[in-house]
Amino acid sequence: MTQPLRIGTRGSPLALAQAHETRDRLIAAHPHLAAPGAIEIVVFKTTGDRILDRTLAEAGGKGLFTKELEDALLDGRADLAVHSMKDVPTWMPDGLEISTLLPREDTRDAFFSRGGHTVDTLPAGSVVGTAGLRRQAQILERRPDLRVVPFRGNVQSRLAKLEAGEVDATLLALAGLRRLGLTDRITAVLEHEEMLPAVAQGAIGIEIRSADEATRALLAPLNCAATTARVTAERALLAMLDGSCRTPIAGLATLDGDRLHLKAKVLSNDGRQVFRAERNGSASDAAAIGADAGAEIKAVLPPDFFKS
Ligand SMILES: NCc1[nH]cc(CCC(=O)O)c1CC(=O)O
Repeated sequence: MTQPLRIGTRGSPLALAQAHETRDRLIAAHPHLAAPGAIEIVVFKTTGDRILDRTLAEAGGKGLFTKELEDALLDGRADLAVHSMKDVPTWMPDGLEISTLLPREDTRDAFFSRGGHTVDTLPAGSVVGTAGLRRQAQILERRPDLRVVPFRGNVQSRLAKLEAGEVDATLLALAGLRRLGLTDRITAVLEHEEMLPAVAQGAIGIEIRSADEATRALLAPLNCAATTARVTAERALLAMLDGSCRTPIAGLATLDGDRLHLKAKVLSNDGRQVFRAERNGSASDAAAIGADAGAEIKAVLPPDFFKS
């Protein structure tokens, strides 16, 4: 008996769906991995799963959803870790790397409201629950008269809170809803002009030990080159802006053949200040395009903007 290939994941329904997608794609590429016991899915609880009563920024920022999985990779309790790339900090720990990006899902955000209201028709003073500053800032940019409150928990529990009347509306990534088969309750899908997504939204990344050539080789056929170019540009943007959960940053790269287009946006938490940049270039220059757009915005941000 050879050792099973161990897939490390969080235990939320979305994380498990992403781990199963990874397993299915591994089996499709390597049919021998369909044998019983060839792949094991191992669940780890992360700090982000434990802290449900505060916003992510208050809870302390980076690595909340990744640290425990990375520890498991480093000490050999898992061979690969499956992440929502949106939750992966810009800088990886020594000895680990994202080797693989699966084909990206829809990058838009979905809007949910009681009573079928859209962002534009919500009555003044309505309460919008959202976990992230990016959505808060962009909602307030468009509707400064709404009230935004912190809202945590997994997808199912957030929808239950909306139904129970804790908030009048909320937003969730369409990608996660698609993966969970929960799209039927969406009130409206927001286009990018209205709500620019988080960097890497909708992308699943697989992290391995850099020295683990066997796992790297198994994963190689699963990598999506287009997703890699897009996420590379967006994460380079984030790295240049020193992005953390404390700063509302949005960024989206799209591809037209080999041409990459990047839209970037940084906002104040209240949505009153908005800074944008756009860049075009060759997909092979993805990292430089992202860094360049980030530098343009950084150059015009007021001093201490990130600390405000
Ligand atoms: N921060 C939690 C998180 N991380 C990834 C997703 C959704 C799936 C994705 O964007 O890939 C979500 C939930 C949400 O924002 O609705």
